[in-house]
Amino acid sequence: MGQTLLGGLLRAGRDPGSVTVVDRRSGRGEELRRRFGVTVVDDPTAVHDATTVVLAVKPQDLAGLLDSLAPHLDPEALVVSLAAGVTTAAIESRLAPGTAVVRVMPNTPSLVDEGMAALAAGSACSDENLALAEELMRSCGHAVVLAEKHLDAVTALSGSGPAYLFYVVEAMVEAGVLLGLPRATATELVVQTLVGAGAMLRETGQHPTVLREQVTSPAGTTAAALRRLDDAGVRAAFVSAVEAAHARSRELSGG
Ligand SMILES: NC(=O)C1=CN([C@@H]2O[C@H](COP(=O)(O)OP(=O)(O)OC[C@H]3O[C@@H](n4cnc5c(N)ncnc54)[C@H](O)[C@@H]3O)[C@@H](O)[C@H]2O)C=CC1
Ligand SMILES: O=C(O)[C@@H]1CCC=N1
Repeated sequence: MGQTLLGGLLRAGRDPGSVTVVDRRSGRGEELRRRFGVTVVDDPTAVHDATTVVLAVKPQDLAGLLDSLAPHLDPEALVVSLAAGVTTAAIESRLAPGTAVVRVMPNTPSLVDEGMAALAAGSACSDENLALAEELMRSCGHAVVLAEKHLDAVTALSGSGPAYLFYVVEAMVEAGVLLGLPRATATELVVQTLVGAGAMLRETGQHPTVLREQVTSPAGTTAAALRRLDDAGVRAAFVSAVEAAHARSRELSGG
């Protein structure tokens, strides 16, 4: 996720010379340096002259990382965390009092500048801090600011959401193969259908029910298929799946 955001920032015109990446994985530094032209170090004390610090480690690694950064962090620096389920209060508790923290839930389509990120401000975050974090996230897609209590729902919907849609694509491609289509053809048909349907939702602004009704001819193929989906409880399964992701996100954040 950190690399995805880095790519977006540079595509949006940020100077690679203004970015320092801290990564401890051996061999990784050379790859990032070659690919992005940024400075890569493995020493967290490098944050001492940073004005904005983005944290992109796994949630379970965040506390250790914050403890190693805290003594070196400029008290005026903005800290942006991408870690799922870690609250701004938990982050603030490991940093100097008054440190500006923004918690973000991004998603993987940021890789192609079609990301959807939700941001929540910590207790010491100014409007300028929040605007800066929003600008960072807009470099690879859309961004909304929400109250932090909504971030578990965001995680369940747009954070994990790409995986639900890839899962549907996998199932539809398998169905095409079952019906005798070559796998590559089935994949092209399904992927373009997903992209086209997404573009229709965005560009027409129509409700999905209206768009679905337009596809559904009386006594036709779509009605026959949708009836099977309803019989199998697919709509209810999606609701339960998102609820399960929400519950897991709350569990991870200790809520
Ligand atoms: N994958 C996804 O779709 C999403 C992930 N996130 C969040 O983004 C964060 C990163 O997730 P991924 O990119 O999937 O994980 P990842 O495991 O691919 O990347 C984490 C990176 O952090 C590095 N790292 C670990 N400890 C470090 C330390 N002390 N100092 C420097 N580098 C360190 C690792 O070497 C690795 O390169 C997580 O907190 C996750 O909750 C948020 C939204 C969506
Ligand atoms: O599966 C996860 O826990 C992370 C958070 C949202 C997407 N991936």
